[in-house]
Amino acid sequence: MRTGLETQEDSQLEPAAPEPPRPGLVFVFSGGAPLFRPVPLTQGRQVLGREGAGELPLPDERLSRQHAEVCREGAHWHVEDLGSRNGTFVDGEQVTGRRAFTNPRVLRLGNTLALFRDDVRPLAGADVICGPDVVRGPTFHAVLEQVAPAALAGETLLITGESGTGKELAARAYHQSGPNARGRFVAINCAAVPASVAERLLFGSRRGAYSGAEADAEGYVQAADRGVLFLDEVAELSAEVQAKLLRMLETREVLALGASRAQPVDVRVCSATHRDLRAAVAAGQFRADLYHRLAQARVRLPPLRERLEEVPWLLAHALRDVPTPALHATFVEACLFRPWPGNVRELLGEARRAAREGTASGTRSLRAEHLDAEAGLPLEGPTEAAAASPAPAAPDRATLEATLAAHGGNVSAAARALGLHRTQVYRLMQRWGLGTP
Ligand SMILES: Nc1ncnc2c1ncn2[C@@H]1O[C@H](COP(=O)(O)OP(=O)(O)OP(=O)(O)O)[C@@H](O)[C@H]1O
Repeated sequence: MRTGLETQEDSQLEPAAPEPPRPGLVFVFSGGAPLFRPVPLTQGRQVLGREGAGELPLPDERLSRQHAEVCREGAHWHVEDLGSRNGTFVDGEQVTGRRAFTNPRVLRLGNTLALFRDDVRPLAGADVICGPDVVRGPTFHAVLEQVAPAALAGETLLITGESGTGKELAARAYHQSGPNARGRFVAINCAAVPASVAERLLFGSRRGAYSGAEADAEGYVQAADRGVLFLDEVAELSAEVQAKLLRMLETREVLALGASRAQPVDVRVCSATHRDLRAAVAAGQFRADLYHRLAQARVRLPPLRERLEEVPWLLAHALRDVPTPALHATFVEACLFRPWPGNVRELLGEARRAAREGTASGTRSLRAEHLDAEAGLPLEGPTEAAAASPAPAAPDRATLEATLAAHGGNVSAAARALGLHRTQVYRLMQRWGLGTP
């Protein structure tokens, strides 16, 4: 509340009103190659074509000079095809004339793709950097930017994220950027180590410590001395090993099985899990004191579906050393639509498979129909609701073509008529190469 005592200086100190979000598009693919170009809409609109998107030309000869116009009015996006030669598509559906959309995801113009974004300001100045082994998109880069200071400060690091998001790559970056970079990087998958032998594998053993122990054996911890110990799937450690690991972290000493004296070690520890480790602590499955020791710094690697701008770059990265047909926008677009529960690992594997098969069959351009119908989709069985009602039989190709034609190519309407979900229809269209120019 303002008071009569307010001075001019007081009002000058008032915080500036927050800048409103800037809706825009992020161009991610053009003319057969990945691209990263955030383009804010100017005064709410933008004409897109060969000559420009964000004041720079787009390298795609399938674009018309003035191809489409995109504008934002309130919560709605409006997309208008400006009489283009090769068509304008929103989420795989062709737009003729002008149409409004509530939550569109992907815009395809010719052989060019862009993602709709409510606010492109966070992407200003960001870029994608392709190293020999790693693609660093804006999100992955931001994560690595948090990893380096933690490593330098000598903090332990806990990396969380779904399987295949690049947690091991982040752990290797922790090793590379810390003071123990010259030492070894010793990775252990805690889920793969049987509980009965975990203790001796981790901490080593002395001759005679157990029947068959004929010589002293070094454990992973000793092997990582002056280096980094990476505990993958750390949530799976047994209670006994958790206790011993905690002791090692607190004393900086390791006591091998059967040894009477502990040895000093200089080990930096980085851990990873796809599980919610705090929830595991709350459920009494993981020691709280160990959690705090392991998680002095924490980073989360978002799933691939939350960093779609990296998808075209990862595809190009996967295909860079193999003979491969040219990448067509419809293939990349189909990848952008899928949730990829196996994240980067699954995407790279599927891209290589599609390229191999495409090359073997003499395909010149890798298109949506070359993506496996099941790739990138959840593996779970049907939900209870779906199981309760019998699923409608999949139509054959002729029926689908006829239904699409009867509904003027409108996928949603065709899906309703066939009693299917829109995504099922897209999948069938991709399988049979329907609806792609
Ligand atoms: N940004 C990236 N650039 C290039 N390759 C990547 C990238 N992220 C992940 N990969 C590749 O994907 C695969 C999975 O990555 P990684 O093993 O680091 O994931 P993870 O999260 O540790 O998986 P998991 O939890 O299943 O062990 C690896 O082959 C890795 O090289």
